[in-house]
Formats: sequence, structure tokens, C-alpha cells
Amino acid sequence: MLILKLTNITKEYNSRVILNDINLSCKNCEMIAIKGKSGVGKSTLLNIMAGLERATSGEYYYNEILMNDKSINSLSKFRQANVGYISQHSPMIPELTVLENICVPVWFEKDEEKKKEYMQQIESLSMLFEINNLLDKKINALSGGEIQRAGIIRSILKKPQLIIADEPTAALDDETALMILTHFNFLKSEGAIIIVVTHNDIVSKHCDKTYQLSKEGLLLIS
Ligand SMILES: Nc1ncnc2c1ncn2[C@@H]1O[C@H](COP(=O)(O)OP(=O)(O)OP(=O)(O)O)[C@@H](O)[C@H]1O
Repeated sequence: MLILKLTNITKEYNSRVILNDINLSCKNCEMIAIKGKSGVGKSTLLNIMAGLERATSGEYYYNEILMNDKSINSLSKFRQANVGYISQHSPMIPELTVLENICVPVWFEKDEEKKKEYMQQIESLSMLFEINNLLDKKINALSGGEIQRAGIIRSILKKPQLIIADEPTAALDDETALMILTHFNFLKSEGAIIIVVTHNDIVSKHCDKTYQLSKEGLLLIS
């Protein structure tokens, strides 16, 4: 079984405590929501779990491997192999088309079979998320919600084990958000761990557990 475990995690920036004594355990086929006030440290926590930042103290185990003392190079390999990171504002290259932007992770793949598999994923996900008719347009021609859906496809096309999503439905209407959540549920049933930061009750209702992040720590609220 795949387990993500945080024990007594703290994070400080310039001696300012952002996260204090954070404990969390989740396993594959689980989707959890994290809520909390602006500035409380939700993105910082996601960054630690994604291997983008190191905690100041405490232990982060992913699949029984201690991530704290990994080198920057190893963390980067961990991310490439395991993590699909969905951010609020997916960075896109404006000079490229939607398809070219989505294809960025495919550039680095040397295995031709895998490349083919990723391209098939892009085709089916863009149909599912209803942006298939926009793939040859320049990114600037898309709405915020369309760009967000393109960013989600790019983050999940390699079927990552760990999906970390920071407000993945912020730019989406409820109906489109539900479409994304239905797919997240499918990925969960296939074995992924999904961790979502959200202010949207529709999203948290689709999660197995909801946590509240505050200065007191991370509390299970439902
Ligand atoms: N690299 C950094 N250096 C210094 N301070 C930082 C850094 N990154 C984040 N912070 C600070 O840490 C605090 C938590 O930021 P974070 O982005 O994690 O909060 P958040 O809960 O995700 O907020 P929001 O909901 O507004 O996105 C903020 O006060 C922020 O200014």
C-alpha cells in the first residue's frame, strides 16, 4: 500500500513559523481536502508534499521513503516520477498552442511507446474536459477556465500516483468542476492519492476527508 505520512512538520521562512506541528497520513485510493484561511500555509504544505520545498523540521515519508534529507536532484526525480501538481494558475508559454503547452511533459520522454500513450491520454482527456476543439489555438485565446483545464490535463497525463491540486476548480463553474471531480474520483479508484486545497464545498464534499489548516495545526473536520 502507498502511504504519505507527515509527522510533526514545521516550516519557517526567515525564522517566521508558517507551519507548526503538522501531522497527516493518507493512502492510495484516498482523496482529501485541505481548507484554511488565506496565508495560513496551505500552498507551503502542498509544496512540501510535492517535494518542491523541504520542511524545517519533522518527517515526511512517501512510500516509506524519508523525503527530508533527499537532495534537490532526488526530489526533482521524485516529482517527475510520482507527482502531478495542479496549480491555481498553470504556467503556460504564450507563444505555443494549447496542445504544445499540454505536451511539455512529453518532450522529455524518450520511450516511444510511452509517448504514444501520453498522446492518447491528451486526446481522451481533452475530449472529456471539452477543450478538444481548442488544441490548435494560442493559449492567449482561451478563457481562464479553459486554461485551467489544459493545465489539469498536463499535470495528470502521465497518471501520477500523487496528485497535488491547489484550488483546481477556482476558475471553473460548478458543472465543469464536477466533471473534473468525477475524473479525480476515477484516478483515485485507480490507486492515486489526491490532495486538494479548496475553498469550494462542492469539492470537499467529494473528498473522503476534509482537514482545516490553522495556526493550531491540521485538524480533521469531516
Ligand atoms: N518563499 C517564501 N518566503 C517567505 N515567505 C513565504 C514564502 N512562501 C510563502 N511565504 C509566506 O508564508 C505564508 C503562507 O503562504 P501560503 O502561500 O502557503 O499560504 P496559503 O494558505 O496558500 O494562502 P492563499 O490561500 O492566500 O493562497 C504567507 O504569509 C506567505 O507570505
